[in-house]
Amino acid sequence: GLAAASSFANQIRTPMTDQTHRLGPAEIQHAIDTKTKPVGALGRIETLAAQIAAFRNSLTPRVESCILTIFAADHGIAHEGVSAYPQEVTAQMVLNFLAGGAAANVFAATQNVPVQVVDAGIAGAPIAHPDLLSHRIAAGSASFLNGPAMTRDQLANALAHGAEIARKTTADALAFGEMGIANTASASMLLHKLSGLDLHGLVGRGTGVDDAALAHKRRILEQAAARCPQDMTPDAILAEYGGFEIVMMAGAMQEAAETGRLVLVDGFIATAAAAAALARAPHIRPAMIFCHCSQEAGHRAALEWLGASPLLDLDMRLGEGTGAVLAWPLVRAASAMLCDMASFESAGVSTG
Ligand SMILES: Cc1cc2ncn([C@H]3O[C@H](COP(=O)(O)O)[C@@H](O)[C@H]3O)c2cc1C
Ligand SMILES: O=C(O)c1cccnc1
Repeated sequence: GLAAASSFANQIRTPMTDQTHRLGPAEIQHAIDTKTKPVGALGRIETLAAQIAAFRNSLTPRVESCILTIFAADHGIAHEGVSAYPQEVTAQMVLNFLAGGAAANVFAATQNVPVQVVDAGIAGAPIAHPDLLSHRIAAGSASFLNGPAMTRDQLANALAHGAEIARKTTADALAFGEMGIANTASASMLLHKLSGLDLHGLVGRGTGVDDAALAHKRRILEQAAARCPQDMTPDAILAEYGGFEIVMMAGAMQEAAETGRLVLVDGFIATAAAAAALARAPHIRPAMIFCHCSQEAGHRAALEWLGASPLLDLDMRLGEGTGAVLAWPLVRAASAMLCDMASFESAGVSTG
């Protein structure tokens, strides 16, 4: 299928190296240090290049194509007054994505990054549009205030749909974005239960709630957190507090990583999905590139807990995959540095 085609494409683009040999950090660093530049002069691009080389087990890891997938779903918790916008904005923004008018579309267009949009569980009647990928688990998740957001069957279903989407997305890097009114509430709960970090610091203004609404959001989420013990399995946490777009992203991230593709993690909500995916499958960490630090309160703490250094810090707080798309040229540059830059030896430049 398409996954096989993608790995074949990688093989014909990348000079075959001895597949039984695992490149070590020293070997990778040597390749970087012998490029025609002072040692360390490309800073974080070098760190990124080393990560990509290790993940792809290649000193010439071609990374040329990227596709942004925006996962959209609605949340029962939206009816508790935790967002500054009404639930119908989710479906309205999905139509905007399909028409090419959202921030994620216009940023992606500047990089020639195709955008695909997934209905993971938008409220109301299904949206009929030829370009919308329908993976609806339900017409929105249940409110997690007094009970679980979804059943275990719905969880398994959403994870499997995510994996299927990733398998069918043929690109060297998969960028992950989301849309779902009230999903910062879900992301805060997931990160709190996964990390044990203090809930208060993980709850932020999302779309921009005022001080009174932020205090209300914190009370609602404290009540929801008290319903369940702190030590739950990742799947129990996802079923209790997840949203369908976040769970589907987690499933897609794992599959993308396991099929050799880089995972470009966007903001606060995508980071919650990444944290869940890592809790379920810690071995996928080398695939993950944390693209930016959102202004959403709690993102910095969550990234620190994950040991991640985000590439960009632009005071953005939007989601949709906007931060992931902005970081994509840096990922391409890191790959190009390894693949195309001359060495001191090949260019006849004197070493220091
Ligand atoms: C017009 C509009 C476009 C958006 N694009 C992303 N989000 C972002 O805001 C939502 C999360 O914030 P909260 O938890 O406060 O609802 C998500 O849908 C997220 O992607 C948007 C929000 C709005 C209003
Ligand atoms: O960082 C994000 O993903 C984010 C922050 C605020 C609102 N929506 C998304």
